[in-house]
Amino acid sequence: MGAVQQYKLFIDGKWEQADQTMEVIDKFTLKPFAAIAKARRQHVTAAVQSAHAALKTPFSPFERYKVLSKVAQLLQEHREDFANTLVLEVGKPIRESLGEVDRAIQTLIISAEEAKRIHGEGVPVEAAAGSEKRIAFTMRVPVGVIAAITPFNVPLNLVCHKICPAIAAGNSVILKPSDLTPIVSLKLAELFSEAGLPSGRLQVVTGDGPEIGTWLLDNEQVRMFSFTGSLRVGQLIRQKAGIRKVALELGNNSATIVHKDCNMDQAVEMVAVKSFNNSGQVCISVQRVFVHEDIKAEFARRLKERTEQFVVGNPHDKQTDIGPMISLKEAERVEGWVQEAVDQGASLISGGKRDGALYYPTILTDIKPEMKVCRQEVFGPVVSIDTYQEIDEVIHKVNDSEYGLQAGLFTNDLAFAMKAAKEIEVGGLIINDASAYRVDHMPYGGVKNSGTGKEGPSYAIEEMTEEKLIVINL
Ligand SMILES: NC(=O)C1=CN([C@@H]2O[C@H](COP(=O)(O)OP(=O)(O)OC[C@H]3O[C@@H](n4cnc5c(N)ncnc54)[C@H](O)[C@@H]3O)[C@@H](O)[C@H]2O)C=CC1
Ligand SMILES: O=C(O)[C@H](O)CS(=O)(=O)O
Repeated sequence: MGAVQQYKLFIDGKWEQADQTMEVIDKFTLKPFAAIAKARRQHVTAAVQSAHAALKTPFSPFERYKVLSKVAQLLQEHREDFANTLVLEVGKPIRESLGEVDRAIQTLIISAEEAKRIHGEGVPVEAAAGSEKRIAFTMRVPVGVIAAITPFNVPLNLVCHKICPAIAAGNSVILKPSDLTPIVSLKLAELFSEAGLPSGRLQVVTGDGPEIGTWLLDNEQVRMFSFTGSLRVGQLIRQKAGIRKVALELGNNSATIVHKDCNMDQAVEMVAVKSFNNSGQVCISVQRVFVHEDIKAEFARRLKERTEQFVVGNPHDKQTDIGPMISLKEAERVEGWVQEAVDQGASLISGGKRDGALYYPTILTDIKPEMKVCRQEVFGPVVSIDTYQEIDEVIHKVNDSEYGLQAGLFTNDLAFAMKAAKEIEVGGLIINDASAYRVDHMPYGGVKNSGTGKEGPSYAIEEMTEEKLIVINL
């Protein structure tokens, strides 16, 4: 086994050790490959103070643009190293890991560009009687200190979706990455430092999630929480943040409809790939497929055939499509949910097999909506197939969920597509693709228990700035 590399906290532009550490596990070998510092309350307090103090030093939009552009260039130069780190800490196959690095570069570039476009608007106050001699306009000003709390599954690009718009908008950020996958965040902080980001504009505090979360929530100098993760933690942050700003990207049990008039080749390919990539640990991953009764048998047969072509195994191997889940415990949880569904009458038509933390891509039919694999978020490589006859019926089935992030619909019927656009309760409906479509400049965020607020740099900048009105009495 290679040496276990030690990582420190990044506070006020410097690397700081803590008296305790936590191991980071290689998700394929299940052996430690790195250790991170476990922050204490005083580290978090120092990080917030440094972030707050940094706001007093001017940092112009053009300077922010230059720093973010430089980090994009540095990340391009370190592309392989970052991808290999993702393979180790997430267990994400190398091809997909390279794809995540490429998307993170885009998120940096888009945020850099957006830094130059932040603007207010004219407000025609002179149109009101008695205000004829006044003019007014708005400005967008930074919120201040933002806490960014991120999940394990896409630890580079989802971190970029928080810290890049925050910096572009002139804020200071305290990043608390997932303790399961913190290393790319620490490496990214090195790149920001090399690119000349002023001290205090970015801090990375690693350690215990609930502890650091509590210390950040207790500190009133933190003016906004931007969180991606589970509904449980999102609700807790919402409750404790009080009147401070909160943006929440939470879970989903994403639906995709396959209508009888669709392009079957396209539907099979997209559903197969987008149910199982990153071992289904993507919150827009296809989980519930609704197939028109007339084509169900053919769709299920072809989805099974395509799914069984995926190579499951070592994420370092270029041939691998599906690597391990984030932990043995999570793979065992998914195994238990599938077994419970089968015990309750579901039919297993593919997969259902576990080998350590590897869980094979699994397809269930004959499901009931109350089964955990349908009702709750699986966050694993499991898809269930249900059927429908009528359009109203399937819209009702899709909406029968506490979540509403994104959904997919395969159809060539424009009237159905437009009805679905109006009636399906989601933040995004993807027509002629599965639910798991995201490019990094689009607005991304959910309704219902999938959260509040939008990501995508220009949308996140809206969330991360306040609109201030200026009125001049001439
Ligand atoms: N809507 C979206 O864009 C996405 C949503 N997710 C959701 O995230 C979940 C999986 O990710 P996990 O990392 O397991 O989620 P999680 O909610 O367990 O953890 C997310 C982050 O919150 C931290 N945390 C844990 N307890 C905390 C507390 N009491 N206070 C403050 N922070 C705390 C964790 O350390 C981690 O950094 C799934 O439910 C998934 O749907 C994941 C990716 C994207
Ligand atoms: O929701 C997620 O898990 C991610 O945002 C999806 S993506 O950005 O990796 O496409």
